[in-house]
Amino acid sequence: MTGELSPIDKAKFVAAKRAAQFVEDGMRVGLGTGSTAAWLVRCLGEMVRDDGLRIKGVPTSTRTAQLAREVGIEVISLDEAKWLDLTIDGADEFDGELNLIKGGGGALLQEKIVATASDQMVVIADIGKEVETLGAFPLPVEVIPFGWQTTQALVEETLVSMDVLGRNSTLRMNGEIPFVTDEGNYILDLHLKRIGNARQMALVMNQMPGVVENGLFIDICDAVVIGYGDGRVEVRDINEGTVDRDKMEFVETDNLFSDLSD
Ligand SMILES: O=C[C@H](O)[C@H](O)[C@H](O)COP(=O)(O)O
Repeated sequence: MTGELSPIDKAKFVAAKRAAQFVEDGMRVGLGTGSTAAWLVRCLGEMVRDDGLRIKGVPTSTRTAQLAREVGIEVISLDEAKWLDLTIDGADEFDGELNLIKGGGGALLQEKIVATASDQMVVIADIGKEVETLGAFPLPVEVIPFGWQTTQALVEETLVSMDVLGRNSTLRMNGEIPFVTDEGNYILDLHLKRIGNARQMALVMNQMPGVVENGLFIDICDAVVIGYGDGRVEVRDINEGTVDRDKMEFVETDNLFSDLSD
């Protein structure tokens, strides 16, 4: 079961393993999407199997639902859960106020609905995801397929008046055809480079007809568990008033899953 991980995968793994400690018996837990969240699902599956942890998981994508079932986590829908104690998810970028860009894997819509329905959202990320200002990672915007080019033109026109460095956008592709989300929508990736006012950007994007949701998560995340390539983790909790940058811990990586498939 012991596998040699690259530093980046080790960072993701230790963040996920540390964040799994937030999960308590009986909780309803939102399960994020992506390579980091997949580690978390594996960790929780191990806790269910070996420690008798009883949780109900609400996945944020079909691929997370499949993985959760594979590792033995009871899966329920958000409407069955109604509310969640905790959501743990990855991110593409996080800043000093724990605002996020998400949706690199195309799951931002379900992720935002699930995170917003949770008492607490914890993000797991390797240190490479930390930025001073959001926007180097292209901002995913989910749009309905009907008239998507018109929506794209409107989005780009709107960007002209906003505090961003880049204004072009691209339709996310899956080979030769558009990438389609779990909800049957398309994704526009906005190459903004730097988002001066992320709060305003999130509001403006969602006002446009044709836009379903955007990947900016503002004031949703409560804590970030940051993994480092050498096995250290750091927990930054926004609810403690100041974000504590000095809480370094070390997570054992002796027993690693060798068959992560995300
Ligand atoms: O749509 C995907 C999600 O927002 C992911 O949580 C995000 O893209 C981070 O993914 P990863 O952990 O693979 O970097």
